[in-house]
Amino acid sequence: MSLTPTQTELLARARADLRMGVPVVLAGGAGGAVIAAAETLAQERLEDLRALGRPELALTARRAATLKARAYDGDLARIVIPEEAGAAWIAAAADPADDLAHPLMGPFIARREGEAGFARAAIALAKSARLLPAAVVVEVEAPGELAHAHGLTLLPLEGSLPAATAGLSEVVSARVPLAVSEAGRLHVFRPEDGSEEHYAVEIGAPPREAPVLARLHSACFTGDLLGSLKCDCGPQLRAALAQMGAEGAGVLLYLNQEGRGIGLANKMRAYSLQDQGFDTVEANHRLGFEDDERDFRIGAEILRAMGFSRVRLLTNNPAKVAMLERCGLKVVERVPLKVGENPHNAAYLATKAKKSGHLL
Ligand SMILES: Nc1nc2c(ncn2[C@@H]2O[C@H](COP(=O)(O)OP(=O)(O)OP(=O)(O)O)[C@@H](O)[C@H]2O)c(=O)[nH]1
Ligand SMILES: [Zn+2]
Repeated sequence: MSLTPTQTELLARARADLRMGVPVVLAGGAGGAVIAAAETLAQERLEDLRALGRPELALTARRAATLKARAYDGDLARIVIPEEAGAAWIAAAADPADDLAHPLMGPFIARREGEAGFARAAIALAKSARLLPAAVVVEVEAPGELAHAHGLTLLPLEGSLPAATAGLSEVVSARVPLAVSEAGRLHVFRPEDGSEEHYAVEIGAPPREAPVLARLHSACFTGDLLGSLKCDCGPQLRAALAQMGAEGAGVLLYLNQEGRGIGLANKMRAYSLQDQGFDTVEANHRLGFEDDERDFRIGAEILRAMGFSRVRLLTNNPAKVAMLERCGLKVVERVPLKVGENPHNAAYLATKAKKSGHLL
């Protein structure tokens, strides 16, 4: 045991820094880079970054496509920040909220030369901090000295960032009698990397050696708690629990991957874009995200930790079945979960069927 933080712990610190608008120093190869999230960057900090070198704006290829910028690095584009551009210019390039109101922003010049590794890591960090996937990146020669001089988090780049699924461990479980079954128990799982906790609701005492009726439910604050009519999450949550109650056994994982893994603030940005006429998939792309940013390995890991290896999975999403199988769990049956369609979410459900392969 060492007092020095591990890379996983430094990652958690870096995420918190970026959310507050504090830059983070990356070190790798012969040099390094100072990065800051586009969404939280203040004007004074941008000026400090300019004093260090030539800042560029890292955007995903998805966002670059909307801005008609070339993504020379494949999955991302490194945009030249004009000298006169301030923090507001950077925020507008990252955030599509005003794209339609100001369609003439740009042209955006993308860099072709140089290394994209720091930009790629910066975007991955911004995503894992549930911020817009855009970051300002300045290459520097002596990252260690710089981080020390300013008290910034120094993150060594080792392999891909952020680390593949952080180990989860169960913190506690307790009995919670539920309306659907008095034999309810809530388990809390905590990832090692300081990210959100996830929950498992166990109904009855499902035998570990038999296939268990299971649901991997992704958090939806608006649908689950507020009764939003824009999606079908609330009715799906309640129907899954009701079926487990009726059968006397089951396990519902409540995965805190709000908005298909982009976080509530970004999901609300997506909702605003949907009010401008874009569908659920197009809205994610305009924000710079993929259609689905969830990591379902977390669900597989929790099921395994609870002793389950075979499931009857409540879902309409074949990708979830495929992913669980890839993670070594046997899906013996897909149990459809068709509830909650209403006039507000009919188009949303149709888009999921057409573009994301959901079964109607
Ligand atoms: N980004 C984004 N997320 C959304 C939107 N509407 C709902 N969500 C989120 O989507 C997640 C639920 O995913 P769904 O695509 O409805 O369903 P699924 O989990 O893939 O499949 P099922 O197992 O059949 O429910 C929840 O995390 C919701 O918060 C939206 O318009 N944009
Ligand atoms: Zn929902």
